[in-house]
Amino acid sequence: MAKAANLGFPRIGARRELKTAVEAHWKGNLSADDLAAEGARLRAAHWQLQRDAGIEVIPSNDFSFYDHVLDMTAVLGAVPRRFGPVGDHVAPTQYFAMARGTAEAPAMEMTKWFDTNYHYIVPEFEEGQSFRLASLKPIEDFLEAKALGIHTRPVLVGPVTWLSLGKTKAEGLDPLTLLSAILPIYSDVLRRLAEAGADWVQIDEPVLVTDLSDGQRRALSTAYAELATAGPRLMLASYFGSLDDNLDLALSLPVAGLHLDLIRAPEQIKRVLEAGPDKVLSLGLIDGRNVWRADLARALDAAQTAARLHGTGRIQIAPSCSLLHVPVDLDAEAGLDAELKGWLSFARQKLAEVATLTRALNDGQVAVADALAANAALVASRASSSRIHDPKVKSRSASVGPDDLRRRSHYQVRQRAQAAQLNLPVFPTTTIGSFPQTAEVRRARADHRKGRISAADYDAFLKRETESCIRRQEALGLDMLVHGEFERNDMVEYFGEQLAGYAFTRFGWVQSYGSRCVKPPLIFGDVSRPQPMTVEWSGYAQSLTDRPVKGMLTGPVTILQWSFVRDDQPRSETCKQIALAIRDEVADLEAAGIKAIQIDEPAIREGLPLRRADWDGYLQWAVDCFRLSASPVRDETQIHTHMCYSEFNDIMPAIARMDADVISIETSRSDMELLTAFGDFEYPNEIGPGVWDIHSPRVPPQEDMITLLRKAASVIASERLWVNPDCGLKTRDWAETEASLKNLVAAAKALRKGDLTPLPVEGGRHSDTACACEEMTG
Ligand SMILES: CN1c2c(nc(N)[nH]c2=O)NC[C@@H]1CNc1ccc(C(=O)N[C@@H](CCC(=O)N[C@@H](CCC(=O)N[C@@H](CCC(=O)O)C(=O)O)C(=O)O)C(=O)O)cc1
Ligand SMILES: N[C@@H](CCS)C(=O)O
Ligand SMILES: [Zn+2]
Repeated sequence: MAKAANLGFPRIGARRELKTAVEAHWKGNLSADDLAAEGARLRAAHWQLQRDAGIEVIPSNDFSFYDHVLDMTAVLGAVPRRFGPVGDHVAPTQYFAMARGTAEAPAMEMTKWFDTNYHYIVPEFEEGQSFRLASLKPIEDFLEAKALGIHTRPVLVGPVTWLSLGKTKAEGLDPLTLLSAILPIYSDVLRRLAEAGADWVQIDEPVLVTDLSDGQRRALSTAYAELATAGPRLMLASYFGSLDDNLDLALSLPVAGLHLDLIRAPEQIKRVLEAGPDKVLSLGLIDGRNVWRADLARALDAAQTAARLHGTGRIQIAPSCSLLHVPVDLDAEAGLDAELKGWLSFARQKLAEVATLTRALNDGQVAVADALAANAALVASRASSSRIHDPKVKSRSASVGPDDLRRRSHYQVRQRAQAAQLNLPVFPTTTIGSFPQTAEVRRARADHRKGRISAADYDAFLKRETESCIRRQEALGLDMLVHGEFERNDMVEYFGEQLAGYAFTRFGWVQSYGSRCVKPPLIFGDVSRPQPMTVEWSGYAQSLTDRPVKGMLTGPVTILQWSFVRDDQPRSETCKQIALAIRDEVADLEAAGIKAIQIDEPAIREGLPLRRADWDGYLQWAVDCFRLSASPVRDETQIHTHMCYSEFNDIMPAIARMDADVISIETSRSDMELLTAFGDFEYPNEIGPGVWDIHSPRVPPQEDMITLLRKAASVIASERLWVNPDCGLKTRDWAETEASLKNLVAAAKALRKGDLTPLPVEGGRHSDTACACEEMTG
């Protein structure tokens, strides 16, 4: 008989209970014991929910108080020295210190988990790195479930993925050379799990869907030759793409099971079945990365072929990857209309889909005839719905030509026109858009949503916040102002709420990092802009001041990347539709007298496909979409963009092709080292290298910023330099914001009349940390 399996369940809780508990603990309002109890309550509820849904292979150790990669780091005792010695086990204070930092020890880096919007804590390898078993969480969680009468399959991040995601702080240390040191600990954990009663363990090796080096291939062979003998049978999980050229390697590993992502790469099952491996195959047939109801007939077809060729008893049916990346329960969404709701499926519903498919395979379609018929009707209703298709949007998108992607004149011509219109000093100062989203701002929004304050009162509140923000910026002496983004819950959700073709949820939270969540809006149809989205706020802010106010938009690629997207047309087409909507907003902002418009694209690099061979195709349409959104304006109107993810070296030509008049980037942490990519490439337009690391509550002194700017001037001509923070200020408070901006303006003024001697950029810490808009300490 085939088995219904799951690879991981969202840990945050349907009402973000984990966030509430963890943040209360950080504030000192919940003891470590009470936090542990809340964790246990959530785990028990989630295991029970999965069992009730008909899942037979239920994961454990997928739960985490912060991040599962950090949990593996704790298991291996890889605690960087600055967090103190590793005792018998990594205690909660040490664990959270690693994630969030302390006054003495900066947090470990955080970056994106493959091509998702989930962030993991980057393992760090130091000089003389040693390891020891320092957390028994995988075993404890297994036993906890066992005590509840639930037999689980523990999940571990695999050794090659864990090492490959890590960063070495020791000159010349290749992380893969540490494999032999960590394998005994993995073996120990597996042995202990076997003793505790685990018969299977899921080992996640998503690196298997990336371009592997020879070293990684060797490491995989070495690792699994050793781990396969440790006790439990291993289900090696690949996901987020195709095994492709790594398929033979994966099949050669002596593991008992192999999980395949058949949503991202349905074609790979054919080659696997032809090879006839001596393994249990876990078929990832239900989309773990998106929220659409599965087409069960199609999935069943694939499952039946596999069962016929491989044997039903050696098949598991599963989501394509962990369900960490989708919201918990569609049933909570009372506000969604019935038709749309019928097209959707969140984590709980996806488990039901897995169970239905498995029963259909085992007992025949008649056993689940009603469920299959209902599914077929809903899938058909979505495919034929007139709500999805807007002929006007389609024909406008089809008529986009090369001229729509071009500004009217070359940058040098635009630059002169903009200088004449804006009349800014050298080293102009600005910020990236958002100002502190205080508890008061969030509360006012919640009050408005819950009907406790009227729309008029909410609007008046936001106008007061905006005016106060403008006055503060004037008093600080900033040259180009922003309205502050107080009206936004999130830089993507806010636009999703206003665009046609989009729906949004009330409780569709997905963990982004630690206790922080996002609520991605969902694109179900052709996207268009029924009315202006930001013009009122930018126009109001501009009416309050003589200084230029920068309009503030999120770019098409970032809106696409941070939404749940349609699966019935290419992402490039959806992105083009969003770009046209943003283009209209850009044109309206200009018509309303806005002289500079920033189109944020922090996710453009994150959207890069996992395989390098696919990069050029993606960058072509992604950059085209940015250009489409940015190009309706006159030469005088200055287009800014902002990116707070680093590592520009390998995509410099694409960044240059975006042709933004000004780009602001995150650089302060790397001591301007990241700027060298722009210097080496001879990037021609203006640049604002961030001089204030807004990750940190530290107020940077004026001298530090001057030093950074002098370093920047050694790479980029000073007349093309802007002075700004690394990213938006929404996670900071007003006191540190005003103190830091005071120093930033003073630094720019000092440079205007003072020492411009360039300072060389040295090999600063190279950073590709996550977006600076994340509060590392949050
Ligand atoms: C830049 N980043 C972003 C990413 N993706 C996005 N979609 N958006 C991003 O900005 N990916 C990469 C990074 C990830 N970084 C972050 C940074 C910060 C957060 C964060 O703070 N998340 C908040 C939720 C933000 C939000 O949506 N707020 C809403 C709702 C607030 C709320 O919970 N209200 C309560 C009541 C509150 C009260 O009464 O006081 C309620 O509704 O019940 C809003 O402001 O209206 C978080 O809390 O986790 C995320 C990613
Ligand atoms: N304008 C946005 C960009 C964040 S990446 C902000 O300032 O928050
Ligand atoms: Zn940013």
